[in-house]
Amino acid sequence: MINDWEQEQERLDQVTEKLRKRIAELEPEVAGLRSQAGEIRKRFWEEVTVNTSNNEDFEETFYSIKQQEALLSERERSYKLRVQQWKGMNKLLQSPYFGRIDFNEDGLGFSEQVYIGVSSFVDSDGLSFLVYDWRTPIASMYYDYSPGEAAYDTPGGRITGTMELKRQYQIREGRLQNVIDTSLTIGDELLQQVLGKSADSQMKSIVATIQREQNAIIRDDKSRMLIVQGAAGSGKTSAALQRVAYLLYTHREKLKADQIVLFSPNPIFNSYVSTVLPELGEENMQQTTFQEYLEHGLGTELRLEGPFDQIEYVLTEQATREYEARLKGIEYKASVAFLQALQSYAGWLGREGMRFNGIRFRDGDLITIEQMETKFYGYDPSIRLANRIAMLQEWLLQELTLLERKEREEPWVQEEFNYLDKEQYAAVHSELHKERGVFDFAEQYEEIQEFLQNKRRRDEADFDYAEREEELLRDMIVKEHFKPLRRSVKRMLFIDMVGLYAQLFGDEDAYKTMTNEAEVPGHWSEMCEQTKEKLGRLELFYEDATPYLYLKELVEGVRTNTEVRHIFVDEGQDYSMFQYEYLKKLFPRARMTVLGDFGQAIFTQATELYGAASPLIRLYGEADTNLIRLVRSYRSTREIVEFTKALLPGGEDIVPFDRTGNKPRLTVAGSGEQLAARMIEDLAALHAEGFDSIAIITKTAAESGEAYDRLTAQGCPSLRLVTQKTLTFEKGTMVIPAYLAKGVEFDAVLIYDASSRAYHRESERKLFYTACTRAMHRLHLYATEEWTRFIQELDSSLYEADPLGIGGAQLT
Ligand SMILES: Nc1ncnc2c1ncn2[C@@H]1O[C@H](COP(=O)(O)OP(=O)(O)OP(=O)(O)O)[C@@H](O)[C@H]1O
Repeated sequence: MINDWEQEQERLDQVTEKLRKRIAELEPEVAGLRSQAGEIRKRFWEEVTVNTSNNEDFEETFYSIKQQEALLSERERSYKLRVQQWKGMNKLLQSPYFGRIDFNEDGLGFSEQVYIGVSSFVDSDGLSFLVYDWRTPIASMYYDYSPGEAAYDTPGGRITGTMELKRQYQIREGRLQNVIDTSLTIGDELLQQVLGKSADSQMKSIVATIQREQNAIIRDDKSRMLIVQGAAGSGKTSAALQRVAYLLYTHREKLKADQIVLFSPNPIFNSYVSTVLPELGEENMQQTTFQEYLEHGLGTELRLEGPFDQIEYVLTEQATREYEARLKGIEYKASVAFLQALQSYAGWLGREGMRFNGIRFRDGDLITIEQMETKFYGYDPSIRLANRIAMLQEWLLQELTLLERKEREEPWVQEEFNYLDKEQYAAVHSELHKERGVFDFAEQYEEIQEFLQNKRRRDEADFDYAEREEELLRDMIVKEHFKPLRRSVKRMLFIDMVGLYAQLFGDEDAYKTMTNEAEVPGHWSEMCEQTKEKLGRLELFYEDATPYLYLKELVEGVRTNTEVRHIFVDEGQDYSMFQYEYLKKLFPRARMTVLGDFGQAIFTQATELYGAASPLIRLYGEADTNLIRLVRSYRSTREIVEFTKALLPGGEDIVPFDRTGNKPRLTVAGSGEQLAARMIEDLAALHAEGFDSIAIITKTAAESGEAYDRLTAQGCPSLRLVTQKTLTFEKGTMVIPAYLAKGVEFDAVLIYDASSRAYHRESERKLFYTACTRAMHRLHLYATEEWTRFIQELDSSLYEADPLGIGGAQLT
């Protein structure tokens, strides 16, 4: 090994030297291209000859712009490519590789040393790979096999052979820190080290220690739908992000980062994962939350309740009268049954019941609802609803043109013209000239044409134009007034969408008629009342948002996005089937990767991901769906996983990674003040141990506020309160509601109130589990009264009762 070590250091020195050399070569090239592109951009308009005085010149201008554009984009492209190479090399310089396999391909009779790093590096001969990118086909063996027989797939077929050596390296600033020969798939020693580290404010890339089952997720290139059910901390999010990097690399010719969309559970999570791809030398995919997407679709017509307000309601309002009906509503409106009811409703609207908004102008009806209805139901009923709406829209725009022309003769126009004050007149006048002189290219073109054909003389035309000024100003006055009408027709505001949605929530018989006899759910009339009352205030419950948009698209036509090729849904258990159907429709050309954990389903509309019961499999059909299950949990110590897995029915399957630490600790105190004092002491002790990412997790936002106030009042230093408005994830000590801590992790977690008062209902079990599974190294739980039954049910060997328990630590 000593000998090997020297050889390895020698090779490392050689590779580092070559990298330095290559970077030095690339640098002037990168700088040169950058300044060239900048220069072209700056002088873009100097280089093109804008001349439109006659036909030929006009054409020449057009081509000259095109040419300049092509030149610029070509330079920008090669600049980007070079910069990417340059960045890759710089990254390699710190640590050129993390692994090596020696592979003896069948039939070749010699063994190749394959060094693996975050990007490829080819020697100056252009042939020998000094480093292979971890995403190359050959590198997959590093993750999939132990020494012995091994194979990998290439576009040309499967290559088999023998892996003779598998080695891991830790390299820092060009020096070897550690060399490990491994027989396991990926040596536990390195993983131990990685997992033992402190939490970070940003997620880390895991390329050096990807596990075999995670590799299958990362490299799945075939399925239309990939569903991953993985226990808390099993690396779902990590695998998803490395998968994005893999896809971008493998399909770099045709797939761009902005053709991939990741739906994340909340904005904090967005900030948490945003550095992984850049760290891997790739551009970030588009990141959004479903809420953001809904708001984008709804525009400003309606105010939308957020998903977290809905959770707060579900968690805190159980004592209210309308609670049960609202919960039933949340469930029903997320169901496929409701989706089908809406489809039937759209069919019914094709025959009757459409609701329009009339177009009014200056206190009068310009186009009435009745006119629209007659026109609409006069179209051939076999034409699709949305197409008939498009026809109606077209008709309305034509009507507006006719009406606009008529309107010019109305006395108010003359009046407005007379009252144009000097400034207004001057402004309109110059606007008119500018518009005609510079922007109205088409008109100039016409003029040139006519001029060339000797139809009229230019000076004559100019003279005409001056004469027509008043007329034009009057046209313009009317046009200005009609602009908002046109805009609203273009935005489909002539459809009374709110009315259409509200119309559904009438009496049971009407509902059945409109939806082709859909089954009416329980609590129907209360549900209707609640929905309509909210709509009356131009607000939407969160559970109504997706159905509302879905209906809108059934009526107005789908605004599909055909650019996007991959959709990633993280925390996929929290989406309803309705939402999945909607995503499928919106992104017809995208493949979908759904990652989630049914054990962490905190929304009422949760969807089971795995197993025969999963409705998600039906979305694209079994043949196009690949299901992967992850059961090894990497985040937390063995003790924490043993504790948390016992909280879940079916949790027996979860396998902890073998990293040990303290057992979760339970502390009871006589009063809230005593407890807070104890927490402050515990925080200080945890800090002293070197843990600097600590969360005090509460059940609700209200409880977070209370905890924050109490702890701060009792002198707790530098505490941060996280709310749904918090956009970035930072290190430190924070108070955070469980549902916002989804997907992120902390060195230590303190469960602020684990009493039966806080967590009791079965529906709260998963929220409690989610909160506890955020802890990497330490988990402390507190209560001032009886423990939640989820803890009482546990075997007492799974935790430690606080030896210094204040106020008698009774457990039952
Ligand atoms: N192969 C691996 N190598 C190193 N670390 C890993 C690996 N897999 C997972 N981890 C670590 O385990 C932790 C949990 O990973 P991640 O957040 O991806 O899990 P998750 O399944 O999305 O969790 P949850 O559902 O609980 O939010 C992270 O710190 C991650 O870096």
